Amino acid sequence: MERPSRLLLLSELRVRNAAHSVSLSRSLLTWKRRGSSPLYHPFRPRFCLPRLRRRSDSGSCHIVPVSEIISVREEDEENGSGRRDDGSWKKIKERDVKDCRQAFTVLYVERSGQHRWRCAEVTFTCSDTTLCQRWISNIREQLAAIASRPRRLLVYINPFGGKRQGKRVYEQKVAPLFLQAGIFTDVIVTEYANHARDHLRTEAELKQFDGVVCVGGDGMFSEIVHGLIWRTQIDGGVDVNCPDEALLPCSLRIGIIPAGSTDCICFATVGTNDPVTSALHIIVGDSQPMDVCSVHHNNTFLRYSVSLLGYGFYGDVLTDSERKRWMGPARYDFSGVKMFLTHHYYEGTVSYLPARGILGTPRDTARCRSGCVVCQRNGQLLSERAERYETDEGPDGETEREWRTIRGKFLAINAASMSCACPRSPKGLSPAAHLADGTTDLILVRKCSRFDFLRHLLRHTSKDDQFDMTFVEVHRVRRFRFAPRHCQSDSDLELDLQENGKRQIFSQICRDHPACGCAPSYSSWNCDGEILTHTAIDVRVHCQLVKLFARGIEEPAVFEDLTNPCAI
Ligand SMILES: CCCCCCCCCCCCC/C=C/[C@@H](O)[C@H](CO)NC(=O)CCCCCCCCCCCCCCC
Ligand SMILES: Nc1ncnc2c1ncn2[C@@H]1O[C@H](COP(=O)(O)OP(=O)(O)OP(=O)(O)O)[C@@H](O)[C@H]1O
Ligand SMILES: [Ca+2]
Repeated sequence: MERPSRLLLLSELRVRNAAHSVSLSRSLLTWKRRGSSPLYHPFRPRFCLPRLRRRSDSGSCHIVPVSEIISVREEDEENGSGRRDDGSWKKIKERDVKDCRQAFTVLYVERSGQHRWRCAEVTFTCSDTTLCQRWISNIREQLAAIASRPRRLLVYINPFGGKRQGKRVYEQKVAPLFLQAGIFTDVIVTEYANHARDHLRTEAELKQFDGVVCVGGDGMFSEIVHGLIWRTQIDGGVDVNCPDEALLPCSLRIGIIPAGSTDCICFATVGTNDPVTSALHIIVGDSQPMDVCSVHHNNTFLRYSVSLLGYGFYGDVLTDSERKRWMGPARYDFSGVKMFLTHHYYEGTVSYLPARGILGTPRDTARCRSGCVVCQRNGQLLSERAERYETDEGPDGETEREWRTIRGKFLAINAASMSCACPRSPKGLSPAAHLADGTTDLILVRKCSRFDFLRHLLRHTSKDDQFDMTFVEVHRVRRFRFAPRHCQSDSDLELDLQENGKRQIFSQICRDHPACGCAPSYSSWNCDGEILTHTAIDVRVHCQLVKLFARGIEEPAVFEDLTNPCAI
């Protein structure tokens, strides 16, 4: 429960020529039309503001948390003639012009449904210039005191992501907002793949920035994650090739302005893939920690993953779709249908270390939302465990006997470190997965009929449980390994030969003679939209390794008269 803090200012100001009682405390800006019920007294008992309830309209009463004010603009003489601080022009009513010498405009976040945020503004007209200046400087002081807000950002734009709109989106929708909020930016338009990653790793002078922003899709975000993690480990002397090494968390936050084909990271951390919403989350200085999986092959680092590691169906969809980049985002649907019809399955061994002693399971009905308790609690538990490891236990408190092994034929092996919600599947691959709980959900879809696989896929788009099927299993894990059948150890192969001597020999022959039309033995790993070079991998989740300018998906606000300060 939040108690109202002491009022800094309380004045009668005019909004659209109507008298309003306007107050500013350390946490809230409120304005209420005079003549309706009186302005609430801040020390009156029973006032509380639920964490997710940010703004309330009751008649003409408005409440804006100071943390969601973007900026305050003085409407001086020049502005009175219709000119904004950023040089652009705005329509201004004649009535307002005569008052503009003593007016100021507050820009703030307004929610507009489906997790979208908009920049709204309100102009207050004061009776005298001194009062106007007091209001402006008080609000500016409050904003300057918010340490979590970024002042300087390094921005990378991929001009070729998604529908190739990245540059236009940034220039038209995002840059004007950053300017209003007084954020300085260094902008780099990338010239080739991995430009941003390599610039971050070796050249960028990161000390002067409060965050890094990428304009593009999940692939672009992945570049930033790789650049920042590498840089942090190099600076901290961590050997990234060793899968058992604990990685150092990155201090700079990352912002995503969505302009890609899937935008699943943005969707899962903000709730929508809208560039203005993301820009506003960056401006208000939100922070959302996120798990990162490291992927190794034979003690060699391959890649990091934050969303999906998928072998079989999603690996094949990606491989096929890469040849059709010219189709834009539709390439995934085309390749999806093609790979569905192809219906390949793959044999291999999956071993995993179940996540024990933490909150949450993959079949929970609760979802990871803003301020998620599961993520907070598990983050604490895992860091306490890591501290203990410094003295006695094994990494992640693991022991060899806790590992489980499953052999089989799989249509898909997916590890979802977050829900992977996206416009194609608003609940995602693993709806109950958490952004920052230190685990990934390992989903095994065994060989089944096309019809059953279609039923499973369709459930990603409806309320039905995609895991409630006999050929699907899901495990929440801290680590896992995969070895395709023909890549198994010598002893495993020997066992296979004894068990299935003939079949093994025929499958070998068929691999060498593709003309016989039998299924391929190997798929590829789709690692956040990039194809991995190896099929045998060792994956480990690193809890809360990076932070985003986001706050997780907000629950819809509940408005109650009792909790509405304007109604008291
Ligand atoms: C019948 C409709 C079923 C719809 C089922 C939709 C499930 C979609 C689940 C999407 C999960 C996305 C996970 C995110 C992964 C990202 O890190 C990565 C990088 O951006 N994106 C992809 O790899 C891009 C992966 C894109 C995968 C698209 C798969 C489309 C499947 C369509 C199957 C159609 C079968 C129709 C048969 C008549
Ligand atoms: N200037 C560039 N030229 C060519 N490729 C680039 C350039 N800049 C970045 N890339 C690469 O383009 C790839 C795709 O970019 P991005 O993720 O922005 O879009 P997308 O693939 O359409 O979206 P999504 O990843 O959401 O499916 C990334 O892997 C990135 O490395
Ligand atoms: Ca997770």
